[in-house]
Amino acid sequence: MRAAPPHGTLYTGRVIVTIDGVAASGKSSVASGVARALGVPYVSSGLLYRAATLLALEAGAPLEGARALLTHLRAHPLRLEALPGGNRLWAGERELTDELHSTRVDQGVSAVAALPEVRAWVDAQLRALPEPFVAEGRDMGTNVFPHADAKFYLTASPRVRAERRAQERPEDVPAIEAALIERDRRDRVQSAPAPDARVIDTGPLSLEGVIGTILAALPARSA
Ligand SMILES: Nc1ncnc2c1ncn2[C@@H]1O[C@H](COP(=O)(O)OP(=O)(O)O)[C@@H](O)[C@H]1O
Ligand SMILES: Nc1ccn([C@@H]2O[C@H](COP(=O)(O)OP(=O)(O)O)[C@@H](O)[C@H]2O)c(=O)n1
Repeated sequence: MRAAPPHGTLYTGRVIVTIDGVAASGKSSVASGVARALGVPYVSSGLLYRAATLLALEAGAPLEGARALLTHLRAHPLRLEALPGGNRLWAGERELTDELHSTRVDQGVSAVAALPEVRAWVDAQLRALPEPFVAEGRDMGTNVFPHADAKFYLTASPRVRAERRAQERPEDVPAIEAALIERDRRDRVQSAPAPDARVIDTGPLSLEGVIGTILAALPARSA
């Protein structure tokens, strides 16, 4: 591993950093911090799965029915806006972002994400993005960007993750913890760390500590 780039170094060219991990392990907050330090966008793949789920729920389409879902997605094309401060998700002129982290989307999204057709739809959108960027999700370093320059995988105990997420959801910590464990179980197939990913237990670290650990581990690049 070579020296880390100074914070604020603008990465150029074909550089992708992947940050995968279990539910509520800090992926989007960490990806946002790393991307800002590098001066590149970050993309949150989970938002596309969440948006597909929200549209299916609103349409009353069965979450396990790929054909109806994809027909609906083709009729309502989604757009992921990779802003440095946070990703936004649009369906035409309607912004869905604030509706994507509801409990009902949390509960339905794993069924939608299990559909191979939906995964192919998400993967195609991600692979069409202009590099460089930081990508976060479950399978960024394994399936979508196996050639990424640097790969990370975030973990933390279910209790730690539930306590963090309790700041963002109406349910209490035990209910959130049970739901996270169940979602991890349902997402297990696509959530294995890449063999070349660095695994970081975020439990004992602050958000800034996780971001700093990743920045320090990145291979040096010319600005
Ligand atoms: N050490 C830490 N590492 C990562 N996230 C942390 C940490 N401490 C607190 N958090 C908080 O945990 C919450 C969940 O993080 P988030 O980025 O939404 O995770 P994910 O994208 O994996 O679901 C956020 O409120 C984030 O600020
Ligand atoms: N690369 C990805 C990203 C998300 N997902 C699915 O999308 C859901 C929501 O992902 P997310 O990253 O927004 O979820 P959190 O970890 O933020 O709670 C996950 O529970 C998975 O079912 C996936 O299958 N593959």
